Amino acid sequence: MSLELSAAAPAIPPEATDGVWLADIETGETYAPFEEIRYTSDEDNLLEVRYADLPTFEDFQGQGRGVWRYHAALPFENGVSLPEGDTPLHRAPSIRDAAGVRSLRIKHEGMNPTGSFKDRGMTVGVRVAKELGVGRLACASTGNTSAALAAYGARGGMQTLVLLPAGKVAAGKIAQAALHDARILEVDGNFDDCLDIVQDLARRGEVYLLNSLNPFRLEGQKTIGLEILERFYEEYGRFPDRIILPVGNAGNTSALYKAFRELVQSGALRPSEVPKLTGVQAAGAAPMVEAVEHGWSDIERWDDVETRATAIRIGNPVNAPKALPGIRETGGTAIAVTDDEITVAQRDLAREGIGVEPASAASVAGLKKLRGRSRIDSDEDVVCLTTGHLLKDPDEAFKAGGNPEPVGGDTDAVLEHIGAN
Ligand SMILES: Cc1ncc(COP(=O)(O)O)c(C=O)c1O
Ligand SMILES: N[C@@H](CCOP(=O)(O)O)C(=O)O
Repeated sequence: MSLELSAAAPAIPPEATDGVWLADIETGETYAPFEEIRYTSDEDNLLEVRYADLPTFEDFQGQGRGVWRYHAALPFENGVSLPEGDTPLHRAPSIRDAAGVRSLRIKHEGMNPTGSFKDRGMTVGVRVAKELGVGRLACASTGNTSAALAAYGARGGMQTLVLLPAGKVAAGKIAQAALHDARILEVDGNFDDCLDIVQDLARRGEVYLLNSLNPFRLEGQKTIGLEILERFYEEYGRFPDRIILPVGNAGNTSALYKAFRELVQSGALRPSEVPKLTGVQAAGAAPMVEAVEHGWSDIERWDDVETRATAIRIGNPVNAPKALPGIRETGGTAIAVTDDEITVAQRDLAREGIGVEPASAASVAGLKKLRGRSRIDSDEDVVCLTTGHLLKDPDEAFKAGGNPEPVGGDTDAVLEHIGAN
């Protein structure tokens, strides 16, 4: 397997354009990046973007904030931007104390322009789509990818088509896709079925696919990891021991691991400084956890998946062959949490003022569970990723929170209701 943490610099193949090329992650076969549209290799393996020049932290200095600060780690200097990235790294003292870890930060990706981390991938992905001169952008989605695709497609002046599992996408996300003028197809099937269809449409040349199977999407998402390392180091003078993240299609796990591997290859980071990537899935959709527990190099697809955290209701994480080495090589792990544990964590975050959608809270639920089982040490510095904003899923927020109380329309009625004298 070629996805190891090593300091070996890649040799530049003849297919490279401006020092950028695509490589099959299994065989190393190389391809030109922008001459033809391809998402996988001839052997149908995953592709990743490779670079002749790998970044160091010095390359990021003085480059502004947000995703494009990290252009030294990306295929272009700028993209179709709203802008994105530069999200907060909140303290959460009550959760830190309850979990009993040395430090805890919450990287709140819900603060991106469309309310999720997908924007980081889309700013790069839509830029590449323009480079390739494609007409129609498309994705399968549990909601957030469709919201981001619709917004970035609109910004780039391109048509967008989104395939959603009927009845399984949170209201806020559909509203976003609708208002940004995506053509929305509600498919009689789950997310994995939608992705099968959209891959088929892409193979037939009908659409340009912008799910995380597209290796350029993951380049933008690498910047989550770069931002965490830079900010954490600025404050603590060290890197975090562990990053805990919700896992669906396993794009972020793959992207963060790639960001860290590239820093190791450039000599900017020692292998021992790479945070342990720790994935959390909902118990009703946990093929990655199953694969980690069994030491498999790929997942077995789950055909029946169910969870309140609809964003991670995914049974066939397409990036598993990239993400599993990331968890293994960094010394991380994976765990499944119940929907009730997710809701408790969502409330815990809300009490710290951090409003997230259910899937996001899985990271904090995972932290609590792993600490409870002593699989995370008390002296660890931990960052939990929260991936989407509370307003994405208002129905679940209502269910997790308190109920509005009807009251008469005058001050006396209000005073009486709240029990004031
Ligand atoms: C809010 C939210 N959290 C987590 C995930 C999972 O991320 P990934 O697919 O990168 O594992 C998704 C989508 O997949 C999401 O929309
Ligand atoms: N949660 C995702 C599922 C698709 O993930 P992607 O990263 O492969 O686009 C969504 O929001 O649709």
